Amino acid sequence: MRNPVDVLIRRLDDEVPVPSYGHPGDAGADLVTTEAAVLAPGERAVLPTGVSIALPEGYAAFVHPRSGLAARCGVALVNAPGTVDAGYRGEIKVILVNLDPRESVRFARGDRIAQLVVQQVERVRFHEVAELPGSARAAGGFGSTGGHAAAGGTATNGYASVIADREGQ
Ligand SMILES: O=c1ccn([C@H]2C[C@H](O)[C@@H](COP(=O)(O)OP(=O)(O)OP(=O)(O)O)O2)c(=O)[nH]1
Repeated sequence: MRNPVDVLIRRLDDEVPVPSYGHPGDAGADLVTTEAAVLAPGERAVLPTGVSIALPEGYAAFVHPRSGLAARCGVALVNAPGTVDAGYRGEIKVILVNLDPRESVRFARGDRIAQLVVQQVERVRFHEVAELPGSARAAGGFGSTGGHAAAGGTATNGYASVIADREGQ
């Protein structure tokens, strides 16, 4: 197993735990909210986590949704995944949205609302060219492998259809 990367962290709220991994092998460390909030259906909020970090150069941290919250309550991140730059020293915030069409969702201070995944990232140098080298995909995108026949509209029954995207069609 690789050694963990050392990351400096400042707690802006004494009661907030240092983010930790739930299990060995987990990719994300949990982030909590320091503010209580109620989100009505369709409503969003920017919630503070009470922590700021200093990542080593060449790393970034990504604020990812928690699948349990998504599946149970329809809560998503508007900007998923949120990008925390290595040079950012401000408080990490989480931009939540309640996608449930009917139920409000309530967060108490200290609730886990997202997870932080730290990764190495490359910086690239862009070299402008007149033509790009060929590839198998070439310029095919957005459903070019087949399917999403109804992506541009709806089928006659009024529902968008993914039938043509099923295997073998
Ligand atoms: O979910 C997020 C996403 C970003 N940030 C912080 C860290 C990041 O380094 C900074 C800026 O984010 P980003 O670059 O995504 O935002 P922008 O709208 O492009 O702002 P800027 O013009 O400051 O780059 O905001 C968060 O706290 N939470």
